This record gives sequence, structure tokens and C-alpha cells, in this order.
Amino acid sequence: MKLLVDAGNTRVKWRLSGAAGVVGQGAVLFDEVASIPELANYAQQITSIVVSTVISEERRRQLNDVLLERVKAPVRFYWAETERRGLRNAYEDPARMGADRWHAMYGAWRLCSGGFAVIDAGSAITIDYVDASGMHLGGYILPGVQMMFRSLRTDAARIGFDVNEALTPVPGHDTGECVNHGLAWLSSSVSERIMKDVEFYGLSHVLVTGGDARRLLDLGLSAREIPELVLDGLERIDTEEAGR
Ligand SMILES: Nc1ncnc2c1ncn2[C@@H]1O[C@H](COP(=O)(O)OP(=O)(O)OP(=O)(O)O)[C@@H](O)[C@H]1O
Ligand SMILES: CC(C)(CO)[C@@H](O)C(=O)NCCC(=O)O
Ligand SMILES: [K+]
Repeated sequence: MKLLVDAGNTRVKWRLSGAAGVVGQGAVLFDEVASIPELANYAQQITSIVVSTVISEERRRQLNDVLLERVKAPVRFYWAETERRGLRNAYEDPARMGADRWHAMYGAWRLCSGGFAVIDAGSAITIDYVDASGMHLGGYILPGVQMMFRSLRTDAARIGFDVNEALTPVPGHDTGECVNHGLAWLSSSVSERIMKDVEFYGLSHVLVTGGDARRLLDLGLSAREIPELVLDGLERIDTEEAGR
């Protein structure tokens, strides 16, 4: 049995994958990894642990130690690469690209035929475009939704508001509405812009993942949601590496 981990800046997503398919999965905060019940329940059966992460080096070591303490299996970290089975990274220095972006792109590359856009709406929002030949055309990194709310709250003295779940992009009539509607309007503008780019670059598929995927879909993004695209790509890569 294999433990797959996508450790992001907000949450750690995990999946236990056995011969017959998915045995368990979930998302926890960084400090909760040690208490995932399945780690104890399946400790004997887990034979390898594979990780995609964008957290700091210090936290990465902590994560490594916590996993090794719970499960006596080797931990393997996978990073962004220059090329894999025809998918080619636009970065001159792929080591600088977040592993999650590469793994999500690779998951999409193996899933789709034709060019695609991958949107990962997490702590930060990333958008990457790949053409039908596998060439990564490049991407964008934007602040995530919670990050934007947080910066308005902390960096402006007179902006006080409660976060509202309603996604209404019409002009607001008080501070709370102006902020909540403003960020809904921004997300909907991003969605519209992605749709334009997809047409411009002739891409055939739009895939969205991450904790705020639903928000973009609700605000007009026309895309297929793949909840754990990073883990899907990571699992593929580890299987390919194991077969070498
Ligand atoms: N239960 C939840 N806990 C925390 N955030 C959630 C939850 N459900 C949805 N979200 C939203 O998901 C976002 C975080 O997404 P996600 O968990 O995909 O990020 P991440 O993988 O930790 O981040 P990144 O990969 O960008 O570092 C938050 O901004 C929040 O708005
Ligand atoms: C942008 C995030 C935070 C998204 O999780 C991550 O992919 C990351 O830390 N990237 C490093 C910078 C880069 O991708 O160029
Ligand atoms: K992520």
C-alpha cells in the first residue's frame, strides 16, 4: 500500500492507495498529520510514502520525521522536472517551480489528449497552459482567496468586514459588500480571462483543482473539477519511476 501526500501551504492532502484502489483519503492541517487515524491503522501495510510539497525546508523535514515516526516505510519527495513523457516545462530552472504545479500538469497531461489549462485554486492560485504537443506555455501565480481577504483585513486600517459565502459580483453598498462582492467580481474576471486565453491558445480542456475550485466554477469558469489532480499526477510519476 502506498501513502500519497500533497503538502500545501494551508492543508496536507493524503491518499492511501492499495492494489484494489483507494483505501482512504483526506485533508488535514499540517499539525494534524501525526493524528491521521489511517496512518496508525495501516502502518504495517504501507510500503512506501511519496510526497509533493511546496512548504518550507524546515517544515518539509518535520513532515518527513512525523511520517517516518508513524510508518516504517521510505519517504520519497518528487519535484518539478524539465520533461516527462512529452510534457515539457517552460521554466529554464524547473527546480524553482512548485512541485504541485508540475504534478497537477502531469496528471492533466496523462488524462487529456489535446492542449489544456490547469487551475489550482489553493492558498495561492496557479494557472498553467500546456499545448497539444506537451509544451508548457507558461503560467500565472495569484494570491489565493483567503490570502486576499487577509491582506485587506491586515494591511488597511479602515476595512472591517466578515467574509460572506455569497458570491455576488454586483457593486457593493457597504464595506462588507464591497469586499465580498469585490473578490467575487475578481474571481469571475479571472475565470472570464482564462476562458479567453483558452480560446486564444487553442486549448481543448480546462481542469480545476484545489480548495477554492468550486468558487471559480460558481463564478463562471467552465472547467472540469478534478479534486486531487496533484495526487493523481504524483501517483502516476511514482508508478513510472518504480517501473524503471
Ligand atoms: N476545510 C477547509 N479548510 C481550509 N481551507 C479550505 C477548506 N475548504 C475550502 N478551503 C479553501 O481552500 C483554500 C486552500 O486550498 P488548498 O487546500 O487546495 O490549498 P493548499 O494546497 O494548502 O495550498 P497551496 O498548494 O496553494 O500551497 C483556502 O483558501 C480556502 O478558501
Ligand atoms: C505557487 C504555490 C504556492 C502554489 O501552491 C507553489 O506552487 C509554489 O510555492 N511555487 C513556487 C514558485 C513557482 O512555482 O514558480
Ligand atoms: K495545492
